[in-house]
Amino acid sequence: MERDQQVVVEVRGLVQEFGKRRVLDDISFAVHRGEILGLLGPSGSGKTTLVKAIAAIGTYTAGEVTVLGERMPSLGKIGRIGYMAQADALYQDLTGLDNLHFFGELYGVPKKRRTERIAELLELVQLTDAAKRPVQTYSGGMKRRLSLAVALLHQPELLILDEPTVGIDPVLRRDFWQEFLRLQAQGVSIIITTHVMDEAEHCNRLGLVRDGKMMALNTPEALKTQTGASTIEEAFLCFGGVTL
Ligand SMILES: Nc1ncnc2c1ncn2[C@@H]1O[C@H](COP(=O)(O)OP(=O)(O)OP(=O)(O)O)[C@@H](O)[C@H]1O
Repeated sequence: MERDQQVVVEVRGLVQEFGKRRVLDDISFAVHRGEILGLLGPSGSGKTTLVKAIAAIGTYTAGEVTVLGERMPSLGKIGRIGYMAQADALYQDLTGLDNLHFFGELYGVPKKRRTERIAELLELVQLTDAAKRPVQTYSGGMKRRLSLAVALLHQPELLILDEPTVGIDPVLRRDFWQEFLRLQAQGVSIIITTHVMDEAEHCNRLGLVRDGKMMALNTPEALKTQTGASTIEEAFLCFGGVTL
């Protein structure tokens, strides 16, 4: 399909070193329009460092990251990316509603549109009733839900989600995925890190990360066929991974 050929993210020879430690080691891949790319790997393998470099939150030592044709970090493109970090970046003293208005204003979403969009998103993440409570009274899962709403506020073309469903119950996780698939159908590209195997199966392609290297990158089906494995976890082990 022609639409799918449009490259939204291109990562070339990405290296990240912290002191003498190489945390990302020559990573290259592309993400296309309307594609969901999952990144799977054990704790400490470098997934967060990788997505931060793409979202222009983190720096990198060598290589290149291009988003929508511009080398990152690019201020012009940051507004077209929605980023949901692993640690929630929310104002604890403000209510959920005020957090959404604050970030919406920061992204430049006009007031009327912002108010409508916030109402839709509060419904989506099931926080309408808690919207007027300060965030410090929220549970971990509620904060994750609010963080997702913040990432979606400005209708980004690229969504980068770092373990978005941690602390989310299975029913809401299903709703989140319905939303991700709906966004994908609209042409949004999504990069998602996960430890959850049934989430990995929803991704168009999966990158298996270990020790800062991309061990394999392919569709879930192809990864299983290539290794003769019946599950993604087994396939990961075949590519030299350790238990996730
Ligand atoms: N700012 C930093 N300074 C030094 N080391 C860092 C820094 N950020 C990350 N690291 C190290 O880089 C490695 C990769 O970390 P990263 O958070 O990217 O892994 P991850 O795959 O996302 O792990 P998890 O699944 O637990 O979130 C880890 O060993 C971590 O300690």
